[in-house]
Amino acid sequence: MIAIRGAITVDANTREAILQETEALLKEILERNSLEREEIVGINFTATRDLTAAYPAVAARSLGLVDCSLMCFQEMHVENSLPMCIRAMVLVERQTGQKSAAHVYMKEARRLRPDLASGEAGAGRPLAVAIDGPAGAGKSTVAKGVAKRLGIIYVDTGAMYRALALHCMEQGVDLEDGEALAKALDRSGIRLEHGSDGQRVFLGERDVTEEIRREDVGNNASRVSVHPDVREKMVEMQQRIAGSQAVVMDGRDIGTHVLPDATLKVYLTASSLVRAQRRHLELQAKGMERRLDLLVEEIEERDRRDMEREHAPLRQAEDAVLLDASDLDAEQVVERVLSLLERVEA
Ligand SMILES: O=C(O)C(=O)C[C@]1(C(=O)O)C=C[C@@H](O)C=C1
Repeated sequence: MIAIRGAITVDANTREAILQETEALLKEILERNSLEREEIVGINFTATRDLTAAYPAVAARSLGLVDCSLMCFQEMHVENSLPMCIRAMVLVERQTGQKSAAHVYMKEARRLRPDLASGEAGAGRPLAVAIDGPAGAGKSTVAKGVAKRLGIIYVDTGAMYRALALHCMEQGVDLEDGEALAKALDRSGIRLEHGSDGQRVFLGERDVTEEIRREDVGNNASRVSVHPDVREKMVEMQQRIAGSQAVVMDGRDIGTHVLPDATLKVYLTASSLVRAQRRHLELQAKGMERRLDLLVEEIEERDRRDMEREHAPLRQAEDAVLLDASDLDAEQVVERVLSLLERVEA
């Protein structure tokens, strides 16, 4: 269970103002913590004694929060305290630890907890698990598994590049023109949404989750991702996503570059032989036969390229935990990551 705090001020003691501001506060709490309505067990509201025109609980119900317990109280009156203020404490059935709560203070209520507003000492910073490592170590399977168990979003950075590639292909943007690609990214409306059936990828209002898996889109995604202008913008987007909600993110430079303040950083690796064997099996399943020793060579060559490239080189962050998955299956790795997280949160 975690408890998420929030507060907002109201301009007038009217029903309309109280309901409107309460709704704004709750929406922000839901969004910043990527809350599903079913996760909310209860909400306690307080209002300062000058607010008498409506119960804030009414606003919660109008947002569809009908199954949780709601209760409104009067905030104790303290001389010279902030007037016209509504406070909320949202109780959430989640095992992510209290540090993962993103508390929300809006309008004049930001003054109540300046420590949270400025993000000092990690207070209120959403939980972030960064998983880096070489190709074929099982990062995305593990990242998905961890996100599912924690009930938070998996930021598939690869899917974001694929969505950009699809957008540019459809808009006829030159895939070699970094500047044009970066501009296209600004207009693309790429969004990741965390639904009950896993993560969905959107271009504006259009769900492109399946389409971006096309092979031509995948090939073009690696073309667009080499441009530094594009990478820079993408990293900013990824940082914004992680700044407002709890995430698991995987890649090559998440712990070193994208989320240097992540709650937990894991460097997931496996021997080149084990990674080659996995690739061998994957190819066999597609009816393709490749020599194992050549696959080992290819993987080692790719590691070298990833580590030596100028942009986003693969490197273990100093504060990352090294996890060698050579003798573990995906489920065991997920368990290890969850127990590492419990330890950093304790
Ligand atoms: O967080 C707030 O809303 C505050 O006003 C701060 C504070 C506190 O000092 O911790 C004070 C009164 C509230 O009842 C809850 C918390």
